[in-house]
Amino acid sequence: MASPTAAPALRAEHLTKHFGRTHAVEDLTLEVAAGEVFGFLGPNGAGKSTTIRVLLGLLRPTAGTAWVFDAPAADVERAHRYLAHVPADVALWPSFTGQECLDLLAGVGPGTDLVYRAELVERFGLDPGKRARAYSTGNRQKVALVAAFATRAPLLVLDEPTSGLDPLMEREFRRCIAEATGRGQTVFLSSHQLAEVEAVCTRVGILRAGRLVEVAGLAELRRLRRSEVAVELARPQPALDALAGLPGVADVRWTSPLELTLALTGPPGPVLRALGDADVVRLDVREPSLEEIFLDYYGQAAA
Ligand SMILES: Nc1ncnc2c1ncn2[C@@H]1O[C@H](COP(=O)(O)OP(=O)(O)OP(=O)(O)O)[C@@H](O)[C@H]1O
Repeated sequence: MASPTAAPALRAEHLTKHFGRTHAVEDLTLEVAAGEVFGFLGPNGAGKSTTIRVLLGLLRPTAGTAWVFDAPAADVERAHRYLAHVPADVALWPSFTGQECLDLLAGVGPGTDLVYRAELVERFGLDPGKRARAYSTGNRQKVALVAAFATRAPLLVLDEPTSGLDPLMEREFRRCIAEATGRGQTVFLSSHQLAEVEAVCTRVGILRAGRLVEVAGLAELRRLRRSEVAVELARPQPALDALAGLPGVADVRWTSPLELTLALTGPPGPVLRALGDADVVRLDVREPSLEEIFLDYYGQAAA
């Protein structure tokens, strides 16, 4: 679905939410462009759900403002015409069947593609005749996901939507994200599953103690972080000890007389020039995974 206005799908300016002395969200400024899949990451208690609840108009910010396309987030009636939402803890009406829940959710949302919804019920292996009280956590999550993906809402806000899904369903979820972006929908995804974020998101924002500490594309994040370089030589090269003095190089380690590893930040030119004269038989450069990038941020938090 094309975006309804030229405005970004989500915009927060100096968004702040305090609960008494707890500063859950502090001065958060962020824009998510229409058509993006944006990953919203952070450790437990970082403020992700609070931010989402403010964006959904479920909480009033202490300060700052937020918009969903051209609608102020606080104008719930307008903002919710643009979005579908999957909460972290899906609560359904216990005496309704899955089908009845789906129909009810379709009635309050911005319009549903019923043919696609029936396809998703199949793909997620959902038994729509069962009463919601008998659903497992994962199955409740599937009902909410099917309801959200089947809408043509230009913005999907998903708060840890796959925490209860098994790997097969996780794969289905990733297909649904691809299909949603294919239709031009924007996705705002809060998740602890870093492999999932790595697979589906174009940009990520990292939240720590209520503050946005980084917003970047995945490629950009990797460039900022250290790559691991492994070198295998045909014969010993003691001169390569000098690698340790090159810009961006750290942790030079000989793992055997013919093998060394090092960590590299920034352009590889100086290292490549130094290796040019050595008899290199193998060179591996491994970019950090999102998980490693993350652990770096968490590590700093603990320091
Ligand atoms: N209604 C509330 N009253 C008081 N404190 C709250 C309330 N809701 C959240 N908090 C606090 O605000 C902070 C941020 O919580 P939030 O649930 O937004 O984090 P989160 O990043 O979503 O965490 P998680 O990954 O564990 O879901 C926490 O310190 C939490 O205890």
